[in-house]
Amino acid sequence: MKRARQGAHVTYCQGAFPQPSSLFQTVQDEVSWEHKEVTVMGRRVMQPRMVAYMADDTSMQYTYSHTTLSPHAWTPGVAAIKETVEQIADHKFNSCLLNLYRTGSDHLSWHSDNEALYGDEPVIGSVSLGAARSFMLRRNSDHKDKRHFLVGAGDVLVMSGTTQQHWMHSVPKRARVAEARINLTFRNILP
Ligand SMILES: O=C(O)CCC(=O)C(=O)O
Ligand SMILES: [Fe+2]
Repeated sequence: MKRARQGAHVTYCQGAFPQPSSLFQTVQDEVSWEHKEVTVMGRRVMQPRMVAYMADDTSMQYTYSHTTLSPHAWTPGVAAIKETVEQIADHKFNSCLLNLYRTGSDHLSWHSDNEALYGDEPVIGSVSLGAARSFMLRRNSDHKDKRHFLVGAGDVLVMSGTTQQHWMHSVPKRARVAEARINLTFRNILP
């Protein structure tokens, strides 16, 4: 039986993938990346990164910031990564949001993945490939309370428990980073 754990949990597994540069190449090449328009404070703007979405159920669209992503079937490389992340997280996933940060100017603003379709305490398994970038967490009730992870190629970060309820996360701009980074966040959509 699984031990019941209360609170917000982040597990950081460095170097979980031993061949991250070939995985980066595989995922970059096999995924159909999209550059989407989103609504930010009432304005339509281009998202500062490229995205893709995969899921077991390809009929289920994913909508956020008034943008709809149609799910693609699992590509071989992403399917293999999913199996490893499921073992690390001890959790099954049926969908994945992928982000391609082309350079350090691409970024992701503060948010939490608290959509109802993932349930109250989602387990989210996040894989980093390519350039190392900062992954920041900040407590909702005290924005000065922050955690920083330098997520590099082959690292896995698992967020669980009440992390999405009490914390936000972001990937800030890094002017000096010239290389691309790929992130895959595996999630489980509840039936
Ligand atoms: O790129 C990352 O490390 C985070 C991605 C993320 O938070 C998301 O897609 O919701
Ligand atoms: Fe997120």
